[in-house]
Amino acid sequence: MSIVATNLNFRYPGANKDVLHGINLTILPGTTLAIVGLNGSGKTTLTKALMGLYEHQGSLLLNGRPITAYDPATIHRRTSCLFQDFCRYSFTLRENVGIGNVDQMAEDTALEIAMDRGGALGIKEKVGLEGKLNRYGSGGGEGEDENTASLSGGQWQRVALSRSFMRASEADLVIFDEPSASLDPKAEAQLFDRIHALSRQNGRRCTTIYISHRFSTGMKADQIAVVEDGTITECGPHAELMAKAGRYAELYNIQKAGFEE
Ligand SMILES: Nc1ncnc2c1ncn2[C@@H]1O[C@H](COP(=O)(O)OP(=O)(O)OP(=O)(O)O)[C@@H](O)[C@H]1O
Repeated sequence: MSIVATNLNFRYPGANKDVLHGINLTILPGTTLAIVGLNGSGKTTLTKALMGLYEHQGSLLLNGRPITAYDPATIHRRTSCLFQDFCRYSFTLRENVGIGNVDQMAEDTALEIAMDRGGALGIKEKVGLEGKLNRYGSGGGEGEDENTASLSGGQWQRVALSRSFMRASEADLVIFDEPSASLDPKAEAQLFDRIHALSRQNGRRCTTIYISHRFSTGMKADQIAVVEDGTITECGPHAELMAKAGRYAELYNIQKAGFEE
């Protein structure tokens, strides 16, 4: 899917100023875009605007057509997303993952492929596809029976990632908002290899957008957009942005220095 935003603005209802302003961005089909920036700069809002969740001002074209010309159900069907506040359902592992693509919920192979990509196969081995998950954590919760498995934050993230990968196999646009926040370093590296592979697999033209605070992962994206105070101040591949010695290079070097200390 191609995405072209021209002078895109967005304001949350009731707010007294635009949270996104003057957004100009071109994402080619089959490429990856990493979004970086400080807390509260507008990264999540930008990804939600790009997938048509918000009524914006300015032009937003998906595959050359205004997003408003599409039936929202069509965009929903062709998009897979994982946001930071993903749901933890007090359902079985099959249901928690399969809900990403209900048509394939009964297909064990499809579930296993998604769980392999999302890093949840170990959880499947422990609790089984029909094992019930406890959204209240180890303390249990009102109305919960005792035979439910309690997962750690990172394990829940793996379940949610697997849910996204269930859908990603058919999507033209895949969005991940801080997908590795609770993952250990090994799982994080594996995840980003899979995310980068999404756009390139089987000759598909799937477009992948992800938000990451980790510059070592974002640098592998085809383009990196730096969001500051609601607008994109720099955009391009890692080498180009480093050569520019601007804001991206500054943030990258701050993070790198933190590792070298
Ligand atoms: N539903 C909302 N209603 C009103 N304002 C909001 C809403 N969601 C976010 N905002 C505001 O919009 C601004 C951008 O928020 P957003 O979540 O897009 O930033 P972010 O860059 O993704 O932040 P973080 O890195 O902390 O996740 C913030 O000032 C935030 O307070």
